[in-house]
This record gives sequence, structure tokens and C-alpha cells, in this order.
Amino acid sequence: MHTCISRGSSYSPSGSIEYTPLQLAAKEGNYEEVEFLLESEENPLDTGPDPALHLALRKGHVEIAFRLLEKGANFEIRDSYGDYPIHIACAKGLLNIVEKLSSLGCNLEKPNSKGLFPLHLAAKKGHIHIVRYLCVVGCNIDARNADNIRADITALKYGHQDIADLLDRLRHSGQRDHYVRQLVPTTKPAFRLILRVLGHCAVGKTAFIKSLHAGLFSSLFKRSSSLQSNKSRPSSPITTQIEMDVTSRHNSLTFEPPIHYHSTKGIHIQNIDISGVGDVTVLEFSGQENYFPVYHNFLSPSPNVLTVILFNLEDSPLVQIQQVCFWINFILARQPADLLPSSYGKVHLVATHVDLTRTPKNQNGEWISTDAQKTLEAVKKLIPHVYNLDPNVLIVDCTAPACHGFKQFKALLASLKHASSTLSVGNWTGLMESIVTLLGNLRKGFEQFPVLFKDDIYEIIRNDVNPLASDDHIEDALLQLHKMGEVFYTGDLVVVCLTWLGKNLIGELLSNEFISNARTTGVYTADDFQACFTECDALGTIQLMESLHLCVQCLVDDDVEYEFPIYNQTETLPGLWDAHDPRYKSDETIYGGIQLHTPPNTLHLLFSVFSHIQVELRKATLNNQSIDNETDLYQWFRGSKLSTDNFETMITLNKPQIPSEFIEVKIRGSESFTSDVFHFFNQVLEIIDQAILIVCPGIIIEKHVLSPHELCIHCPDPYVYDPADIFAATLDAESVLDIALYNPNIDIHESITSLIMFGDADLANEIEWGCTLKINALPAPVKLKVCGLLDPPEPQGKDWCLLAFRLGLESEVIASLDLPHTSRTMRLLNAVDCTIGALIANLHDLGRKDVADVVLRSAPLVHLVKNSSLLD
Ligand SMILES: Nc1nc2c(ncn2[C@@H]2O[C@H](COP(=O)(O)OP(=O)(O)OP(=O)(O)O)[C@@H](O)[C@H]2O)c(=O)[nH]1
Repeated sequence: MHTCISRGSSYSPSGSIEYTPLQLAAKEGNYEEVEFLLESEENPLDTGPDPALHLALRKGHVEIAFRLLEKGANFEIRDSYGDYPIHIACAKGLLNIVEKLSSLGCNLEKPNSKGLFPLHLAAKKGHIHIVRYLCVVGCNIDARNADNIRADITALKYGHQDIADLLDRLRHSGQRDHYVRQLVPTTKPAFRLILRVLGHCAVGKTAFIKSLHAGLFSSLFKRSSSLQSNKSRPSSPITTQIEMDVTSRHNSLTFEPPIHYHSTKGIHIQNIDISGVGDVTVLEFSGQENYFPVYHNFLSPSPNVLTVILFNLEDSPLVQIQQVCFWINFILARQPADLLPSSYGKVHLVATHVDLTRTPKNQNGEWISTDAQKTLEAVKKLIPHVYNLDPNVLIVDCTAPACHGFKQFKALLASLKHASSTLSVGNWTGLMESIVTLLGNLRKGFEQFPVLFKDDIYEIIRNDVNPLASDDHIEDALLQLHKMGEVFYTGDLVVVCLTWLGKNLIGELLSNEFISNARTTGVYTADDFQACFTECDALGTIQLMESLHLCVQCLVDDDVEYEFPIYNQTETLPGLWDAHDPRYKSDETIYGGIQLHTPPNTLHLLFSVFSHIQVELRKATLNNQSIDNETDLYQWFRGSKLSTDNFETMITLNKPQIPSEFIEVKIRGSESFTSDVFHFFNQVLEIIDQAILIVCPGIIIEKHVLSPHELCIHCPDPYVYDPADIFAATLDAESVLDIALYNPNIDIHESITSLIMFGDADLANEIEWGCTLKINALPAPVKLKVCGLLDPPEPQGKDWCLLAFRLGLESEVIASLDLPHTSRTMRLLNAVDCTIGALIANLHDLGRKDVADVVLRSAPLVHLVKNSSLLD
């Protein structure tokens, strides 16, 4: 929309100065207008006495100022006040403009017509970040203005002691050059090799790490003692016939440590020096399930991480496969699925306890275990989409550091370290070096509670390390140190000792003992919490728990309390979903529900997410923007119920059992509120999706629909419509709204309107059907799984290339997708412009029912127009 000013008319603000349309638009902050005028070329950029650039800066319209500078606005002219743009930017504290001007070669040390330097103006207005910048780029801090006054005196005069101190320190310490040099990135890459060790309880993780950094001499002692401890264990000889069909078996995963066994608590994080490799940060994750809700914080993908998954060769092949599959799915769920393969670190399987099996050795002393290799092959078949999974299994006796497996592993670490050092990770700076030294002191000084507020650590770094470090310098350094495992940085808090975080905090507060002694409601005041956890300051601990999404502050009868869903052991109350509740008894009550399943044979993934969902639900009810503030939320172990006057919804987590686990969300309300019920249900699903995204961004969720009719008559086990069946029906139907699906439980057909829209066909205007959505609406984890299935060339040639051809891509485009080291299928899915429905149809035609099924089961069934989504 362009007003009359764009047509060339001008305006005189006081009758004396006539502004051009460009000046006026710049002054008023009308970016669109400025853009339009700049395109039209008739508008001179630098008309005086107040050019558009100066006017925009005076009003703080930074984006417009950038655009004008890009278009070549002159920054070496003064306005009617006698200021150059640099003076206005410094006085206004516009750091990015000062940086931009500097990069364009602007003179930062010229006085304005009043004889004030940019430094003086920044000092006068108290913009210490500008003062720091000007000092870093070399401005003369001794320059005197027209009144013969230095900038530090100006700062003092206007009450900015911090600036005066900074300039004073630079003048007297003689360290200014050193500080500046510290901020310049070196050519050394900022990285440390990180080793993550995962596996069930007692598979040998601790022993593995100990042996890894043990000297040969000490290993002799360890070997003899561990042999003693193990000799008494019955050795179960491995069956040679590996059970491939893990899927039809019962769930034999258990996360309990053996009785009378001191299991690792939390996450054991240490920096160790491995001979021939050097410094490695090692994270050993306990195999106990109660710790899983925090592991995502430590499992983000990174090219300089090696993840090892340990399994015990003494276990049956079925158990080995189930355990390894569990951990691989666990990692995949916690990593975003849309990165380049090179962004994920390597994954290696390690078979332990080989010495207690009858595995033969070759001449080199290397164990040759076909059983271990079969486990790997079975896992690869079940989960084909794992990037960088090593094709070999490492076979070790964890108690024998001198064994061949450890030599192989150290060689692998050394080569990874060598390869990673050439990766484009961040660059090392002198600032980071000094912060690492500072961290050593902070760890000693804050031994009891090594957690600092972000603002405090910024201040300490400036006081003790470098007063010229900008917010960006410090932020970058902390993020890099977080990636290297030196600190844990949550955005508001910085934990300076990871060992403490993993062991003393997570290890204690999420331990079975703490949980079983915690309040059953999981709700504490700060004082109550302090009484239970005396090791550290309760409020600080709670704050850290909040930043890990483990607790949420709430008001109970006007008192501040904290809810920890991980501690909530309250039993569900009878009558929470009472069939005889008078409010929901009439024929006019509508019911609906869905189950969020993880794909078949992936178990124990949703347990870690559920407490986060409960935190998010509480936050949503407190924050009336996302959920009506009249909503009442009641939460118990594995369940939450949200109620309003007119409808209620219940969210529960079922016990994991083969074939899968699920979260169930059901809702009921009065028919006269159908639209509200529909939207409320949708909001709850969004909150759940949000929590899932925080913990498991790489998880695939299938949304199964519960029979509304059976929900209404309160059948204990209502029929669940498979998402693939519903999706397939929408593909085949002439008119989607005419679809009805058969419910064998009660021998009736239920309409798609009742399944998806609570029976209100008008709501169809608010949704788009999944089959009509474009492929890019497929969640990234689904795309990744499709890639895992389509990337390996099919023996009969039914692979990604044929699919690309069928989807109408030209042969040159197909050729351009055919690059090594990346997934061709992923390139195809990102390049092609077709609907999910067309993709499924073509996969069927290609004979790839397996891939089509993945899409049918996990593609969004519908998408809500108007910025929100239902069931996607
Ligand atoms: N003989 C033999 N014993 C092993 C081997 N690996 C581990 N052990 C022993 O098995 C027991 C359990 O090993 P840990 O290293 O504590 O197991 P973990 O995986 O760290 O277990 P958590 O602490 O529960 O996480 C210890 O007694 C080890 O000495 C192995 O390869 N061979």
C-alpha cells in the first residue's frame, strides 16, 4: 500500500524544511515505502540538509538505515545538527550500524560540528557495548573533545562509572592489545572429541571407560579383580541362531540394575587423557530409565562425537538385538532428522564380556564373533536409516585394557580425532583459552553449587578475563565450550562443572531412591525442597531443574510452589472419566480421541517425554494465552486431565508393551460447543507436539484415531483406527466427507466427520486433508526413514531413481541429485513438487509397499488451516 508521498509529493514539517518522499518514509520508519522509492530511482539518496540515512538513524529505524547503506547512502556527510551517521549511531547505541559503518570504511574518529568524537557520545549516553567496540577497533581513548575533555571524564560526568572504569583500566593496564588479540579467532579449530557411552545396566560401560584410559600396568590388577567378580556369574552360551523376528516377541527390555549392584547414577562426565589419542570428554549414561528424561540435553548431533552402544555377548541374541535397537532408536529420536549425514557423529556397536563366551581368536589375538556381527546385521535390517553406523562390531573384554579390541578402539578414536580436527567447527580464540582457565577457578570457588546466572558469568569474564569482550564474543565462546563439554549452557544459566551436573544433581535428584522418597504429588515449596535436598541451595537447584524442563512454578492458594511431574506418584482417581457424570450424560455430548504411537517395535520412548508434556500443560494453563485460564489441570502418575466448564480432556501414557506404547488423548463436551471442543483438542495436541519436539525432535509419531461411538458408550477398549487405513481411504475417495470406516468391534461404520471433526462437517472448511499436502509437510523423521528404505538400490532397480522418474523429474534434474555422501532420496524429496498422495500412489506402483506404508502411517492426516494443526 503506497500513499501519496510515493507519488512524488513532499511535506514540510515546519514550513522551513521540505522533506523528499524518501526522507519522509525513512523518518517515519516505513520500510516498504523506502524500498519502493529506492526501486523507482528518481529519489536522490543524500538530499540535505537532513539525508534519509541520518533521519532513519535518529528515529532508530535500523533496517531502513541498513537498506540505505546497501544502496550507497553517503555516510561521510553531516546533517543539520552537524552529526555524521556514526555520531548518531553511537549516541543511540546502535551497535550493528556502527559495525556496518566501520566495515564500509567509515572514519570512526572524526568529531562532529560540536567537537565530540563518537567515543564521547557513546560514553555520554552510557552505551558501554559501543565503547567496547570502538576500543576493539582501535579508537584513541585519549582523544579530547573541543572542551579538552577525555571520554572517561565525560562518562563520569554523566554517571556512567562502568565506562569510566573500562577506559581507565585500558589506559593503565597496558593490556589493551592483549585483550584485542584475545578476541581474534585463531586458525586452531575449537573442538574436543566427545565419546558417549550408552547401554543397559551392567553391560560394562564403566569397565570399558576405565580400561580405555588405564595404563597397561594397572590393568593387570583390574583384570584379576574383575575376573574374581565374574567367575561366579553363570555364563549363558550364546545361541548361534539369532532370532530375527524380534518384533513378535515379548518385551524383554528391562532397565533395572541387578540386585546388590552399584549402578552408575545419572551421567558420569569426565575428561580423560587416552594414550595415543589425547583429551577426550567421556559421557557415560546410566542405563536406568528414571534418568532418561534429561538425556536429550546431552545427545545433540555433532560431527565430533562418537557414540558407542554396548551390549553383552552373554545375553541371548534376542536381548542383544532388542537392547541395541532400543538405544539406536533412543538416539535417533533425540536428534533432529533433517541435518546432513556429516553433521551426525559416528555410531559404533561394542560387544562386551566376550571372555565369558566361547568366542575364538585369530592369530592377531582378535576375537572373531559371528554372533556379534549377526546382531549388527539384524539391527541394520530393523533400523535401516542410521547415519554413520560402523559396519563392524568392536569385540572386547572390558576388564582387559590390553586386549585387541581396545587397541582397535584407540586407533579409531585417534583417526576420528585427526579427521574431526579438519572439520569446520568453530575457531579457537584466546578468550576461550582464558575462559577455560577461569572455569578451573570457578569450579573450585563454586564447588557446592557450580551454577551461575548468565549475567553473572558475563560480568566475571569481563572483570577477570577481558573487559572488551562483547556479548556476542562471550555468547559464542560459551556455546562453543558447551559443545566441547566444558560447560552446560541453558541460555539463562551456566553450569561450570559437568561432572557435578551429571552426578551430584541429575544422579541424585532423578535417582530411584530420591524419587521413591519424594512427595507423591511432586509439588514442593522451596523450603520443603530444601529439606529434602540439603546439598545445595534449593532455589538455585529448582531454577536449574526448570531450565531442564523438569519442573514448573505454580501458585497454590497464592503460595509459590513447584511442580515436578517426574516425582508425581499419585494414583489415578476413580471417576475421573465417569460415564455417569451428569454434565456429559446427555445424547448431546460429543466424544473424540486419538492415540499417539511410536512406530511398531520402538518402546520406552514416550516415558521420557511424558513428564515434559505435564510441565508444558501446566505452563499452558498458567499462561492464559495458550489455554483458557479457566482451565483446571489435575495431574497424576502417567496422566493429566484438563477441564473447563463445557468440556474436558484426559491425557494418559499407557504402559509400554509390544507392539508399541502410546499416549492417549480423549475429549468430551457438549455438542453446542463442537467448534470449541475441536479447537481445544487441537491446542492440547499442539502442546504435546511441542513437548515431544523438545525431547525427541527425531521421533516418528503415528496418530491413531479412537472410535467416537465407543468412547461415547464408554467401552473399556474402544476400536482404534489405524492412520494408514484412514489415509488410504482419503486417497481413494471421490468425496472425502462421504468416507465411513468399518468398526469391527461394534459392527458399524463411523463417518470420517465423526472421527476427525466431532461430527461437524462445517469444520471441513478449516482443514486440509493430508493427501493433498505437499511432500514438504512430511515430518523430517518420516523423510529420513523413507530414505533409509529407498537409498539402498533395489535388486530389481526399484529405487529412488525410478521414483524420481515417475514423479516427473527431468533426467538432468535426476542426474543432479545423484551425488555421493548424501541421501539421494532426501534430495529427491526436497526437490520434487508433488503431493503426499501422489508420492504414496507412485510408491505403490513401484512395488514399494513397505515405504508407502511408512508414509501412510505417519504422514499428517489433516492440517488445520488458520495457523494451527490437527493430527499432524
Ligand atoms: N569378564 C568380564 N566382565 C565384565 C566385562 N565388562 C564388564 N564386566 C563386569 O561386569 C560388571 C558390570 O560392569 P560395569 O562396567 O559396571 O557395567 P555398567 O554398564 O557400567 O553398568 P551401570 O553402572 O549399571 O551403568 C562389573 O563387575 C564388570 O567388571 C567384560 O567384558 N568381561
